Amino acid sequence: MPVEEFVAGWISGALGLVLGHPFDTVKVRLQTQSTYRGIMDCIVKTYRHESLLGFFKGMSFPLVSIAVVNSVLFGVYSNVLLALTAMSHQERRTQLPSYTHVFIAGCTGGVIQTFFLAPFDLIKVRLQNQTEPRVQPGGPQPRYRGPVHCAATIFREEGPRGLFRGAWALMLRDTPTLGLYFVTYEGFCHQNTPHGQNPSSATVLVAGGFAGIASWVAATPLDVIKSRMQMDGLRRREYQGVLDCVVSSFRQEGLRVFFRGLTINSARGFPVNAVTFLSYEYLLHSWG
Ligand SMILES: C[N+](C)(C)CCCC[C@H](N)C(=O)O
Repeated sequence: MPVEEFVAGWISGALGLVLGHPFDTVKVRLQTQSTYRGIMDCIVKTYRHESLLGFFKGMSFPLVSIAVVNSVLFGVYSNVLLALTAMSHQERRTQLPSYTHVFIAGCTGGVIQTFFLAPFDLIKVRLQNQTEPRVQPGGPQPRYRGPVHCAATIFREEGPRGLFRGAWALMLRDTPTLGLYFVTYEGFCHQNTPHGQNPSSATVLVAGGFAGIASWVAATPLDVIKSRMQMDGLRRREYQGVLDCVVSSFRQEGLRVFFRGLTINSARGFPVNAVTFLSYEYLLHSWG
């Protein structure tokens, strides 16, 4: 099982995360809090109340975890595709495997990465939703003092299963959309690269960006549900499950609730995934 795909996925995931975390913080707040009138209102209030650091809340943990998650995602994707097509990463650069195989490999990576992502994503969302300004001595303490304290508090208050709150919604969100993610990437690279050649850096950048946008547009409705399920249980349990959350959200806020954060997901999805795929391809090419 080639290891370099896992390492390249690790490094490229971390680079993409740092670039995209401020976008992600604004998105999570728009999805789970009704105090903001829109993207700009959220950005201005966050900056005024919490300074620039407010946009990077909850990032330290995902910096480690998303690298692991991305490593698992790209490693599983690449190795499932190798098993399905008997083509190495380098061979696939010049000879496109079938879209069905790419989709299956992407969905498989999506299912498996969920088990690693679920606890980390939960902690990230819980920390991102703490809107207190930086703690002043003697001032009000936020509920969670950091990622480890957040994990320990959730474990203590909600039990070990509490760390996987929202995991079903996360799996339903990521499995098909990561299949779409890799199909978009491989297809765009293949369509825009002369036969038998490696895609150029510009092609990889644009293909990665479009893959990020396509997958996030398709994922946003369940992304809203996932974030709400993760925030549920903080006070009293409001939802009995994913379907109850979908029906309840629709009844209370109408169809538009499922597109909260779509703009910011798309704006974030292009640069984050352009950088992720470019660094991934560069690393594999340089180790080739
Ligand atoms: C499957 N879903 C659309 C949720 C994510 C796909 C892109 C994942 C990437 N690491 C990012 O953070 O953008």
